[in-house]
Amino acid sequence: MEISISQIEKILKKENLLKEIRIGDNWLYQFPVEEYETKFLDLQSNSRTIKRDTNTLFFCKGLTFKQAYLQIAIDNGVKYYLADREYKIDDHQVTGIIVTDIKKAMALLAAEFYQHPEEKLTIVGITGTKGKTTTAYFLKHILDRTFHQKVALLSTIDTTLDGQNYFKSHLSTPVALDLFRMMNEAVENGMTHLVMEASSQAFKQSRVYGLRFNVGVFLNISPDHISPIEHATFDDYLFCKRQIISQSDVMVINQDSRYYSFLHQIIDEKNVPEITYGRQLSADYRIEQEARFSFVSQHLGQLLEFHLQLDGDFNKEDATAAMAVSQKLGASVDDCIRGIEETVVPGRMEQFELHQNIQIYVDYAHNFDSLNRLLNVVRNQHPDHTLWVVTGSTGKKGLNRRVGIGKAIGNFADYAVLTSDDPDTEDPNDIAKAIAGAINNPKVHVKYIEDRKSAIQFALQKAQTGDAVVVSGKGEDPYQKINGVDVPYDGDAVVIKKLIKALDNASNG
Ligand SMILES: CC(=O)N[C@H]1[C@@H](OP(=O)(O)OP(=O)(O)OC[C@H]2O[C@@H](n3ccc(=O)[nH]c3=O)[C@H](O)[C@@H]2O)O[C@H](CO)[C@@H](O)[C@@H]1O[C@H](C)C(=O)N[C@@H](C)C(=O)N[C@H](CCC(=O)O)C(=O)O
Ligand SMILES: Nc1ncnc2c1ncn2[C@@H]1O[C@H](COP(=O)(O)OP(=O)(O)OP(=O)(O)O)[C@@H](O)[C@H]1O
Repeated sequence: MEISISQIEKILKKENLLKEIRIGDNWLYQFPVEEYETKFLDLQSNSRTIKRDTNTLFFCKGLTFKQAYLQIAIDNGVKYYLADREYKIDDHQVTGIIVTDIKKAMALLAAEFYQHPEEKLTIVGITGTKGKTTTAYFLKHILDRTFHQKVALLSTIDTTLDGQNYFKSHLSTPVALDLFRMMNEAVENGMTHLVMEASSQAFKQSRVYGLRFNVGVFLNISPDHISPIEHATFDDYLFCKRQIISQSDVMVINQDSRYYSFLHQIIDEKNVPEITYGRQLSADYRIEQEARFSFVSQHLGQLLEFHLQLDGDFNKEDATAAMAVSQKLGASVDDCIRGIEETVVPGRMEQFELHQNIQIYVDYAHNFDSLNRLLNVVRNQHPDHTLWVVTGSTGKKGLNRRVGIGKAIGNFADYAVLTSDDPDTEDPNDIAKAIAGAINNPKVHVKYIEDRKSAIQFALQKAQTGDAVVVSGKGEDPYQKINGVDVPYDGDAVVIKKLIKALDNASNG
């Protein structure tokens, strides 16, 4: 892979991103002609991963970027850097390409460098506050059947670029340099389709700038991701999410979502074909006849029965979104039925049983909407028994989640064991106090146990026959983020399996 200076100049000028080219104190608006054919064989934004003998274009990106990183890059042989700020560089052998928006420039240049892998893949982009990963998993299962296992996946949990081997993801949507590199790898591996989550940050940070989605999916929106490092306001959050509309050839959208009529106006104005789903009579894919593990979907007068392993009415919405996308891409009804039936998602609605009649639910719900819906489902299944919730909330981000989690607990739970969930630099006890303060139901018992494993153990030991224990918020995360470091943690499901074994052994004698 490579990109030449003339290609870079052309793209930046076309997009009106180029401010100036700086060599020492000299300002230029075009590169010296003799440099046009200079080619970069690597794009890097991390001074720690520069390959010394490879001609590299170095991106000085991000609020936390320091001039010292650029100096390290230069010491390692970098001769050209791209930035949206001025850096004082004495070395006249080093050229600065100064742009108005580095993140947009990164996305456009990465696409060119990797020879536009996005044009060689059919791409489904999924946005929504909740259900992105679940929908992506349903889609992967269905489309794998239709397109002979040639489906790459970029999800919050896992990434696969060859359709079979998975590795852990760092972000829901990778930064542009990684995203286009991964797409290229998927193409080289023979993949024909890519299912990817498109987080609000992906749009805000221009990680997907210029990318077209063959199908865009808008699942839902509820207040979340408001913090100094995410979105300053809900308005900004919605604005970022709705960018998916102008980047999609077709939109699949939940007609029951908040702001649907607003979003519909934009879809309409932009002339994007729309496919709706939901529980309303007018939805193109209508969910009806819902039972715990099955539902009927009505589409164009055809009634189809679906069975699924995932409990919860919200998962029926995600399955229906996946079916609507899959049919648009050519999947058969049979592929949809079988793909949905076989899908399980790590850390989402996983269920375990203790002493035969204490039901334990592990789920990733960690804001008001998702926890409220989850607890509603569990409460309905255990109307006369104690509902235990073991949960916490993240430090530094999603700050409004604390009040939302407290409200949801107040609506449905009997006993809350508040604990740690990625406290980062905050005191988990302070986070727990904020949650407890929002539980506006005096009948709810509240206990704080900082260590998550001990908190789960407490609930399992205290629960009685018929009770339900919901362990929520971390899903299968194998770490706790503490002071910026991911400290290894077994994961809720593993902790629970070990505790069940120990408690069963103890009760058997
Ligand atoms: C690492 C980090 O914390 N980055 C945050 C930061 O990004 P930024 O671009 O301004 O700065 P940066 O990423 O720190 O970049 C620093 C640069 O210095 C470079 N560096 C660093 C050290 C060094 O020695 N040498 C060096 O060159 C790094 O390689 C990097 O290129 O500031 C941004 C604006 O505030 C944040 O969005 C971004 O959050 C990170 C990426 C993050 O994890 N964000 C989360 C919230 C996120 O994106 N989550 C979504 C899911 C949530 C959703 O649904 O919206 C996701 O897609 O995963
Ligand atoms: N359609 C939905 N509506 C509301 N809640 C949902 C929906 N689908 C899933 N959930 C809940 O949200 C939790 C997270 O689901 P999932 O991981 O699929 O969402 P996500 O959008 O990828 O989340 P995140 O942005 O937090 O990574 C689930 O464990 C479940 O409790």
